[in-house]
Amino acid sequence: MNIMTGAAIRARGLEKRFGDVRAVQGIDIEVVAGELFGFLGPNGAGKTTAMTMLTGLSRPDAGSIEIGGIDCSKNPKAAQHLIGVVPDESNLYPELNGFENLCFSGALYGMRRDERRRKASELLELFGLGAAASRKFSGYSKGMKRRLVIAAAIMHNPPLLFLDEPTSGIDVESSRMIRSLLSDLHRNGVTIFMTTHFIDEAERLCDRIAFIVNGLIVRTDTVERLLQPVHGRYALNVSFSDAAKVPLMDLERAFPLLEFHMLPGGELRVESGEALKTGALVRFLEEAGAEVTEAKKRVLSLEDVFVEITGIGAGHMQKEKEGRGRR
Ligand SMILES: Nc1ncnc2c1ncn2[C@@H]1O[C@H](COP(=O)(O)OP(=O)(O)OP(=O)(O)O)[C@@H](O)[C@H]1O
Repeated sequence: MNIMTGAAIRARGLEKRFGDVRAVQGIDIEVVAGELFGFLGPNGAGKTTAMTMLTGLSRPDAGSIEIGGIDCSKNPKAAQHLIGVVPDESNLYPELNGFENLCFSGALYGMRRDERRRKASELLELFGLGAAASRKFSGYSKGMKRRLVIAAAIMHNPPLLFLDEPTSGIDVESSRMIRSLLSDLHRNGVTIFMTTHFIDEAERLCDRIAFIVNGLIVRTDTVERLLQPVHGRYALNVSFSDAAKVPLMDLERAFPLLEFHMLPGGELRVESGEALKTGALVRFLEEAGAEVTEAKKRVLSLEDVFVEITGIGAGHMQKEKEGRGRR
């Protein structure tokens, strides 16, 4: 793979409107060469709009973009050569087979015939599609299609790869393979910019993350720094048959090292710097007359940070996406 140095992406004041909708409202993005950068936000936040501008597929209403130090408005062709793009919808030919599709993508980037044939065979094996090489793309499963689209995007060895929701709406095995391939590319020095709505995926894969909501970036930071406030903290969410019976003041007196918050839906949220002992707490609540229907314990994660920073429930984000996938 070709490697970049310095700033791989530098975007300043990017804006895009669709009629009255301000899809992207003046955002700055800086991705350092070699980073795996995540762009995380709910449905309609502006991720795809921002990505289409960064990849030269649409023109910003305002702002500037440099890819590998090249000003995209002055030299779009040179910038295009440095990038591979994986859109959320397939951009390959249904009537061509896997091998032909990859060779065609290579040809678009001016690769020599023998070179593109060699590279296509290599990538088909790497992406677990060797046996499907001569099958028409139209007959591939969703997961196989997504894998081939990614393979096509890296045929010309771009040092910078953009992916829009690479693991959304596909089978678990293909998602796992894609995550592992992205980690390998990252280890080999390829810069990666990916949009996702899977918070745990972003936490596992990315070096840095930008949270985007309503066309604005609300926070950009390393995963390490984002996780600092919740590092080593535990949470317990308790549901009741009647939340009005929760004796909040008595709880605070009896368990002074724990933090208690009543959530809007009537759930009690307990937080602690040490592993929580659920038994004693549930016994105390039941003895006080608050019948517990469910108690879920977990380590705090990036999901909690996301909810704290954006005010958007992670579950809400997931549901919107799943709903869309079924349409
Ligand atoms: N071509 C378009 N015409 C009109 N409105 C658009 C167009 N593309 C996007 N929008 C609007 O711009 C806003 C941002 O959309 P965008 O697709 O960029 O969000 P997103 O974060 O990528 O969401 P998703 O995860 O659903 O793809 C939304 O309100 C959307 O309806």
